[in-house]
Amino acid sequence: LIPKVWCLDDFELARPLGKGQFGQVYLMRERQSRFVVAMKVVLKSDLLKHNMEHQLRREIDIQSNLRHKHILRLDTFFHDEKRVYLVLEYAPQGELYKRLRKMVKFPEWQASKYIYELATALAYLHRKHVIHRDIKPENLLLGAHGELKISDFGWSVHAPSPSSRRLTFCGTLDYLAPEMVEGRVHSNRVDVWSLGVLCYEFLVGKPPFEGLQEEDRQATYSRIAKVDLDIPETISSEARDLILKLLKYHPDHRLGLERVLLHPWITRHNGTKGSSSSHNRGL
Ligand SMILES: COc1ccc(/C=N/Nc2[nH]nc(C)c2C(=O)Nc2cccc(NC(C)=O)c2)cc1
Repeated sequence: LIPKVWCLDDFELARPLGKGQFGQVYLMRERQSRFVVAMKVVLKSDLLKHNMEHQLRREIDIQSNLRHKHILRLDTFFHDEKRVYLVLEYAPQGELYKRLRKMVKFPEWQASKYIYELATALAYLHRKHVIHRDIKPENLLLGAHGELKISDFGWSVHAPSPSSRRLTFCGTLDYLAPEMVEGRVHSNRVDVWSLGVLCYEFLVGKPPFEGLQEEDRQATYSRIAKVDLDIPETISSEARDLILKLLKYHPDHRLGLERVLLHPWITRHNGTKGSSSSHNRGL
């Protein structure tokens, strides 16, 4: 899609895909190239109502400059008097969240593959001084070959950013690092914490610090702050080892992403030569 001012008439509707947090998502086809895209449509009135226009601007700024196999591309955007339209990469296999709920939990090889793909994407983000801050199953999509794609950069920031200390996080607390829930200064290590939470959830079927009652934010908050973690015996010792090295209270004690990619539980399932192995694995 070469730079030009796009408008809705350049696209034709294929079918609705579903409802996102802030708007409807449609499968669209660009008329000239026949190129298939996912279009996220956000009402400006909704943005104003939730004071989210600055967050959408940041999402567009950050995501449109990223190019990585495991990060959903944002090709372009445009707006009319009522709506903002984001032209996004289409990931045919949809939300990982839905697949996790259906399968309850993933076999170790599958969880290891997703954590590997996530870690390579996060390493790329951190090299570009971007922190995602909202890594959770709802923000992960699956490409044509079942490969993971991080989407929804609504909470991402350029690090370091003291400014974002006062966050009104209305989403679930389950994936937030202690320094985030306690409103302290935070670094890109918050994404490493979330990786640990996801690794646990992929293998166990629920996040580690979930409050006993649904929506029991206080309980979740205190369990995160205490790193009150209970890893079931059914998990392999190598997976347990990695989870314990990611869910460390102190950000600097968490395993660096390069070390994650070299961890035995990761290399055992993902070939040892960096990302090239995923290209020539005949996917
Ligand atoms: C209802 O069954 C579905 C199966 C697969 C899809 C694929 N969606 N793929 C996407 N590529 N780029 C974007 C952005 C999306 C997207 O937002 N999808 C989406 C949005 C809201 C709900 C769902 N639901 C599911 C089940 O994935 C998908 C969407 C719906």
